[in-house]
Amino acid sequence: MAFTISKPLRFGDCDLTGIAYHPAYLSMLVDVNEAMFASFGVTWKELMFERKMGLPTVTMHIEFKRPATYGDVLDFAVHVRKVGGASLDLETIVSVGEHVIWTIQQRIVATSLTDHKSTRWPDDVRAGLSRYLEPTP
Ligand SMILES: CC(C)(COP(=O)(O)OP(=O)(O)OC[C@H]1O[C@@H](n2cnc3c(N)ncnc32)[C@H](O)[C@@H]1OP(=O)(O)O)[C@@H](O)C(=O)NCCC(=O)NCCSC(=O)c1cc(O)c2ccccc2c1O
Repeated sequence: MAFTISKPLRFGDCDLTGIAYHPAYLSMLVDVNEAMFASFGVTWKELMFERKMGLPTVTMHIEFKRPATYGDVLDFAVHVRKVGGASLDLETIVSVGEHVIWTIQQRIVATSLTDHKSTRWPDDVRAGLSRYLEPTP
């Protein structure tokens, strides 16, 4: 099962012609990633400020397939493809209605904010992520 959430494309997310501006997409993606963790009861605020963990992205592969415009509602479907020792592979498919607008394959790595090295996913986070685990078909 994918984690799903919808977000409207606002005026400030678009260029002067009303077409989505791609850095705004990445900013929305961060909000979506944060919401996915919150959905299983682990907030980024807790991870960062109490457990002293970072969640940097190390790789991204993005494809933009169709333009989206001001006022469109973007439907995000986040598929957890793999939970490694410290890595997390996500594939997110973003649609407007029946049309796929953009897709991203992303790797996040859990790190310690003490030494900025990788650290294993805690068991509760691993269990939460596994709710959305769908290995690549
Ligand atoms: C992230 C690093 C510290 C990893 O280096 P390290 O040497 O500690 O990693 P390991 O060799 O132990 O590997 C662990 C694990 O990760 C996989 N991996 C590591 N690097 C890569 C890579 N380049 N490509 C693919 N995979 C990689 C490796 O295969 C292992 O997988 P396992 O499955 O075996 O676990 C170091 O690479 C680093 O510091 N990179 C820079 C990251 C960065 O600057 N990103 C961009 C901006 S930061 C950012 O986006 C961000 C940071 C935060 O702290 C956030 C915190 C909270 C929310 C959001 C944040 C955020 O968006």
